[in-house]
Amino acid sequence: MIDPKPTASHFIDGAYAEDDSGTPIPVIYAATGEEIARVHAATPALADRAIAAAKRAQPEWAAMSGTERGRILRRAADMIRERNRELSELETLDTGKPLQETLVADATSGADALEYFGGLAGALTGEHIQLPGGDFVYTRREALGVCVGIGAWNYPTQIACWKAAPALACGNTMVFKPSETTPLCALKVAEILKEAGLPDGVFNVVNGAGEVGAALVGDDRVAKVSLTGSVPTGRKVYQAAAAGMKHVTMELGGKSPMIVFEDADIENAISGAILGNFYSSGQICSNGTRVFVHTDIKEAFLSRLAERIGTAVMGDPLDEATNFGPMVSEGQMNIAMNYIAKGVEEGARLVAGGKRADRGGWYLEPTVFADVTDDMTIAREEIFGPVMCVLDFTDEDEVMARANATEYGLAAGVFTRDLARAHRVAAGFEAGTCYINTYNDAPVEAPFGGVKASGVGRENSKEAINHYSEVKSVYVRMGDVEAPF
Ligand SMILES: NC(=O)C1=CN([C@@H]2O[C@H](COP(=O)(O)OP(=O)(O)OC[C@H]3O[C@@H](n4cnc5c(N)ncnc54)[C@H](O)[C@@H]3O)[C@@H](O)[C@H]2O)C=CC1
Repeated sequence: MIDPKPTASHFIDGAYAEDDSGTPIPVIYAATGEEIARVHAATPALADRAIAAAKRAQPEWAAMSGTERGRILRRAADMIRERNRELSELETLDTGKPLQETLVADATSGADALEYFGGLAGALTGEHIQLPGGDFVYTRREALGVCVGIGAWNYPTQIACWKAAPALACGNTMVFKPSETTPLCALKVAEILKEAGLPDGVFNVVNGAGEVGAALVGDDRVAKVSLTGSVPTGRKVYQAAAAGMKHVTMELGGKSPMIVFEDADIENAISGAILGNFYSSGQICSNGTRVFVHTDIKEAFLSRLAERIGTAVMGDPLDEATNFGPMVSEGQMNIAMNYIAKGVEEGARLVAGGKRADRGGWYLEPTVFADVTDDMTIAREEIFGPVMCVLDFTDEDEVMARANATEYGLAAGVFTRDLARAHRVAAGFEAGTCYINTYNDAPVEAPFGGVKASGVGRENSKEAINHYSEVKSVYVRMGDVEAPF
């Protein structure tokens, strides 16, 4: 079993770094409420050192060939896969998510990103554009410089890799700040990248809360900020980045719709609803938390859903038989419990769960509300916990209008056997990431991100390259230059 205590609180310029005058940050294991490790927030001097290291290392890193950069990223991907068990245990201790999940969805997803962008790094090229008279333009795809990555607490290993891999593949360097709730995993990513041959200063991790993030975002040496977090934090960070005219990627929250038509395969639709509401105890930004079910199949859907929820195995996250773990923190559990109370108060029908589990740690039962209406608080606000809202509908046009009537636009899903309807509905969704007859798959090859208040830019896929590089265009004249005088 891995010892969760990190060597030190930060990883700067190729080595662990510590200054215990920074504010202490206890790491609480969500399954028991016990403190399992402690780090200190970065002091301004440490944050400055991290940016200085990233700034110094960047030109040399960008000057390497893409193939050489990619080789290091791919080596790190292999090392992560070899150490998957140990990294998954750490992810479980950091977040409380069951080992059954972390073994397949966290370090492995990070390794996928490093492998994919490592493979792309050598293939990044500009264009040649022929013009009349033999003149031509060529473009160079150039790195942005120092990038800041800021993470949420639900996927600490994956978020660090999803941001670092495309950034580094393009020749940028990065200072990454994990969420203060889960400070451990990104340090391991930095350690492995170093062992894989990454030059010092190319990937740095500084821990701390919002003020450390704000200091990084406000620094003049930083060219780009990529945030995974809530919409209110996104607004603040976007605004601060705008002051310095910095590039941004914003991966924010959602209240995504999932529509189940009367011709859907009900068993698959229920699986999608379970994945989209209860995986990671509901703490996933793209969750389909507004499940619109056609009235013809509503009662069948609800009774089979309740039956399947009854087979969930809530328990010790380190026991691989457990498939439903605690919430990340007491605070997050209380937020979700307040929403459950609001749901009851506003007249929704509780059909499963609704209570804190009778055991230590921050466990909340998988909860389903039926007869939810669009105006209820639980149907409008992101809960970020294991709370599913089931809403009724009868007509496609009506349900599409209701599905899109939200400030969010991260994800959306549809279950139907009617092909034409499936594609029509996907085209009509105001969301960046859509699913047909499935929910929440996030392969590295596919763009991921939101529209409206859910975000700006895309992570993963070739799209991410455009968000971590800039195109320079170079005009070449082959003849004389004509001037008016
Ligand atoms: N779209 C996506 O890809 C994902 C979005 N999320 C969203 O994240 C939220 C949950 O995560 P939390 O950690 O509670 O979000 P949060 O918004 O509270 O914090 C996110 C990160 O921003 C940092 N931060 C806070 N204030 C800052 C400031 N003024 N300047 C710079 N950095 C600052 C925090 O320290 C943390 O590292 C949910 O709303 C969820 O929807 C979570 C996972 C994925």
